[in-house]
Amino acid sequence: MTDVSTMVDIGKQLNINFKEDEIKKFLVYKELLKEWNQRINITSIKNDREIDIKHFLDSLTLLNTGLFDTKVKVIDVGTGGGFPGVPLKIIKEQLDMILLDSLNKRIIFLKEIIDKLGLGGIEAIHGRAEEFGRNELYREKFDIVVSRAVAPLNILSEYCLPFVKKSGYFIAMKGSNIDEELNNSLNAIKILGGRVKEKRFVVLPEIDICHSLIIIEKIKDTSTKYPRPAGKPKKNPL
Ligand SMILES: C[S@@+](CC[C@H](N)C(=O)[O-])C[C@H]1O[C@@H](n2cnc3c(N)ncnc32)[C@H](O)[C@@H]1O
Repeated sequence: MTDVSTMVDIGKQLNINFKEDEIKKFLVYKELLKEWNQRINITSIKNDREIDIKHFLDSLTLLNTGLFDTKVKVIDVGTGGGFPGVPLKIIKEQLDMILLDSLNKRIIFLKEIIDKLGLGGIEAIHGRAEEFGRNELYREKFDIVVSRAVAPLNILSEYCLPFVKKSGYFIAMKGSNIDEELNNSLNAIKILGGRVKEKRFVVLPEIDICHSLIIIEKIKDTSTKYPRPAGKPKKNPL
């Protein structure tokens, strides 16, 4: 299916004017996503318009933060089928992007996507956030960490904040009903060296889905106690 009107129309409302080659990349991505999804479980969203809106355009709502306009180093933790990392990379070629997921089948899919879309400066790696967050090649090496639909914010903060450099940002993509989850996470965020900078609401035009972006600034190094070993953050959240 090659109807690009959803991407173009809603894109404009989000201040994104897609170039022709970017639209082509999204079409190839969508076809491969649907094809692979018949063999391995990548996403429950299978309809073209929904993929456009709930995966591609939703990922791109991050662009309005203005934090992705320069050559920053980004890691997408629990990227799954590549969201939000791959759409960001399609539009912002200068980003230095790592896609991390604990399910190897999804990483194999993402390697194919990177290859077929001809993307450079992006790597898909297999592993758990708790392990990579302790690895000195990754720990406190990123300007920005992004994550969508992976875990409640207190657990997610332990997965993500150890990757962020001091003065960098962790952006959690969350639903609209976030107040209680955010309040329950403030202590974890503080322990891990973060401070909530902004809670921003984002409306996806036409379908009126409302999301929030929780932007957390890293103000102190994370104690070497964190992240705790794999499974611990989820079993015993901060
Ligand atoms: C519900 S999916 C969301 C995928 C994608 N971010 C999206 O929004 O469509 C959650 C993903 O996080 C990954 N994941 C969960 N816990 C993880 C961990 N501790 N480290 C790395 N990946 C993890 C899962 O394998 C899964 O692919």
